[in-house]
Amino acid sequence: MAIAMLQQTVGGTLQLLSNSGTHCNVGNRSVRLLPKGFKLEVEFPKRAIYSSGKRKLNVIQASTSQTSVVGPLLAPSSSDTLDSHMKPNEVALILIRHGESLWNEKNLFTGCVDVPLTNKGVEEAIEAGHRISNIPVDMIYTSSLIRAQKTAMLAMTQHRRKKVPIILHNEDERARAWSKIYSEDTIEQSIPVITSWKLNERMYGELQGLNKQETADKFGHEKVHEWRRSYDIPPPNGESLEMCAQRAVAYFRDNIEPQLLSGKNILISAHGNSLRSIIMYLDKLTSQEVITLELSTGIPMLYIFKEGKFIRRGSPVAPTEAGVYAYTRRLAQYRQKLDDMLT
Ligand SMILES: O=C(O)[C@H](O)COP(=O)(O)O
Repeated sequence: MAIAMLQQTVGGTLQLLSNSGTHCNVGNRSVRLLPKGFKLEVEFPKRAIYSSGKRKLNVIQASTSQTSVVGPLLAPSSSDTLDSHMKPNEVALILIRHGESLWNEKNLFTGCVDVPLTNKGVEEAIEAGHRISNIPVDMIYTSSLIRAQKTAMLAMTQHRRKKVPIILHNEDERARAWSKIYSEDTIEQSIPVITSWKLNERMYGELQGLNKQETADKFGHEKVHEWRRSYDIPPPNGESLEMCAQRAVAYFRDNIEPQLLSGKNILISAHGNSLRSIIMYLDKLTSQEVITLELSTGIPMLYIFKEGKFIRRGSPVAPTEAGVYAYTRRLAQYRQKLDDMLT
């Protein structure tokens, strides 16, 4: 385990210079370092705990100097964590494929073309929100495409906790400075939304914009099925599912899994293939098994992350579905707290 040197503190950013090795302890977290010479910037809350001169950090996000440091992520307020001093040993992970888009409706290959939702897609996103309205959400991750971002925002309008999802802008220092929130109370009532192109739909290359049926008529049903559902055969000048997984699953492991480990409940609103690749990782599917995996638009899927394992819990049917809360004690207690707070 490398010992990272505390290089300097600049405002709210602690800069660590990795001297060697691949990991270092920062606070109570093991932070993966990158090759020597990369500068790690670790954002920490103003309320960082100081003891005996050592800076004990509640590491909430680490990144290299090559990627922009995500803005100060918001720790869930104590009212959201049943015991804010103890990290829960189980948290919720919700996955949602975006609601129907205008090109889904036209049966066109969409990929990374930034197409909006249809009215049906809006309704699907709102219905998804009903289904997850009593499940804790502390952070939201989504792609850089509007259909996934809007699905997340619409779903959260139905959440009983009524926290406000806020898209973090950290493209550069100005974006961070100009989107800063200056009220602790308001921060407590917010949910950070982190966007990344790495969660985008697979890039469909020269099929983007083509009609799926016409493409099958032209190239043959078998060939199009191979492009759409094989694991390692890309469409012309596009991404295979394997190539999509290399970015989406890496992003999940490097950015989202550490947040789950730190006790955050996470919602991911993304796309058919970026989510298929993540589910392949969560459920340990083979490249053969993932071929048959299909995701409907706007249907939330619930996982419980417990002791480093992902336990698939199906799709919550409705906020009144008692079954969802029987899955774990903490979910049941969170639901009870909501009932007490909001009745
Ligand atoms: O990008 C698209 O066309 C769809 O969102 C997913 O398409 P697929 O189901 O054909 O992979």
